[in-house]
Amino acid sequence: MDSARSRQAPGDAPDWQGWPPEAASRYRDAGYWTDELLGDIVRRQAAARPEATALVDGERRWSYAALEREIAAVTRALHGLGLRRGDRVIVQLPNVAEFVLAWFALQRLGAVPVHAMPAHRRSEIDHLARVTGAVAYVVPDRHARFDHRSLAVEIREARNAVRRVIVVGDAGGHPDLVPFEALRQDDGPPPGGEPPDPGDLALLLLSGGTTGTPKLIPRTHRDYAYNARAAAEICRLGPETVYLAVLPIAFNFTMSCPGILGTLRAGGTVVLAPNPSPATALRLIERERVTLTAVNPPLVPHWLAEAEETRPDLTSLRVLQVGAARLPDEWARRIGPELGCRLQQVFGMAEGLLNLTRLDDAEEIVCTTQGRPISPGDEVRVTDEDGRPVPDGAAGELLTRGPYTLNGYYRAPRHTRAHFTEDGYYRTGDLVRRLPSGHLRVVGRVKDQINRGGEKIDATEVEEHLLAHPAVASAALVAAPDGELGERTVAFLVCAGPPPSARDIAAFLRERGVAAYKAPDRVRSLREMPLTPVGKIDKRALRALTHHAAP
Ligand SMILES: O=C(O)c1cccc(O)c1O
Repeated sequence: MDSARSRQAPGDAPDWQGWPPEAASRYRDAGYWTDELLGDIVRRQAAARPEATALVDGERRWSYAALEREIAAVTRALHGLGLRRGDRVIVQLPNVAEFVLAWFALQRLGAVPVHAMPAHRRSEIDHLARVTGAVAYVVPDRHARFDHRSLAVEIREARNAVRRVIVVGDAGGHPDLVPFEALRQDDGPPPGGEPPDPGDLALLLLSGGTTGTPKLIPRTHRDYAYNARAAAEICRLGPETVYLAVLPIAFNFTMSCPGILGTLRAGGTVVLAPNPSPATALRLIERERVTLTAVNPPLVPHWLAEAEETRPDLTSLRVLQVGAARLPDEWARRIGPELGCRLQQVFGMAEGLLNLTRLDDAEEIVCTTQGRPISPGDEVRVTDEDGRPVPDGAAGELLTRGPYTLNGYYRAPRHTRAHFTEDGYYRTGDLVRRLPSGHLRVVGRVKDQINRGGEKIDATEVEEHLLAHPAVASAALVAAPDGELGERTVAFLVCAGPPPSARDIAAFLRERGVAAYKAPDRVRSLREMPLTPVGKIDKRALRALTHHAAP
């Protein structure tokens, strides 16, 4: 059954929409979909190459055999805590080995990790807990000067469904918190229970969002395994691959493009970078003989500067992937000569469609496009405002469907209707030009989203928080061009009394439990909002104002 799945009472809307049966059989026949389960990736490599290094986190190292043992232990322990097939579990961890252990253990149980980001706070996590009905929440003790244990206790008190909180690090002897370390020691018999089906929901990713609250993206075992496999083939991964995870581990880019899953599937080694600092990453490349890694555009000039200054040995590095936001062509051209590796541009989305430049693409293509779809099964349309296809070379909205692109958001039927065509294409909201070769150039977007150096910010979500401020009568968040991040955020406010400062607004949002990266970089007050002829806030006029002198 691939068309719709539900764990709700009959008659209710399904939680999410799968592929139409005709498409599903096409994807199986073409060999895109197999019966591979995500939970078997490490098991298979542990049988083939038990002694090879699978995972490195600081001074801690795991062979495939050791990783397999610990995943089995954590699987048993989580089963013992009552987790079962279909249960949702919010996982909010930085780049630590425990993410990998917990993630694969959840896959084996058929439980569904919900990929929260370390920067998320009460507002985002509470929303995820409410929508998913999560039964457990996995957190670090502290990270980036934030105590996740107190947030977890708050969430547990607010959301009765969240029965277990598991803490990586110091659980502080708190009776309600389960130390992750204890799960690793479990040596009971393997748990029973139904194994997952390859068509089951395997994970929930977060979308950048465009309408107020983060939307959840359902990914299945077979589509996500295909995503990782197809990307790994294009990147020519094998047992000799050493992948460095620099960007957040929960990000789809880091997980499976080809990232952690692609590398482990190929029997390679995953190295976790504890932070995105260029000095840390370049030292790890040298020490671990890293062959592949991935960054976002704002990191590129910092990597180039650090490499120039400290001259680390980067001879092992074959490919540097750059994605999450548009890479300026000038930086693209410097990567090969200055880092001595090949650039691969990456334009993807947690919703599915992934575009990569190929390792044998001409230099000009690699430096000026964001790649082409990874699968022959990806269908791409570029359309004008009326939904009519535009010719190659003309700008239009990118629409797509295919073997690893969602057919609808999780528990969001209205949002799904707004973002899919009748014939099942996902409207990405990205404006692209397609070359005759199929390569895409990203030229802008039609959705109300801001890309702050790779952090996707939903303007509507932030505006709703701004409107809750007692002094604010009207609010609009827009992007201003920025040399470093590509875009920064500017909040335009109409206020009844004295307008709050950017700092006041940041404190107000923090108080409301909103992730810090969503606080506006600048706040400007207006006497009144410019309006379009139909009476909506004229964001184009506001964007034009951001080009003029800063206040
Ligand atoms: O934003 C991207 O470009 C991106 C790339 C790879 C994977 C993703 O999920 C992405 O959002």
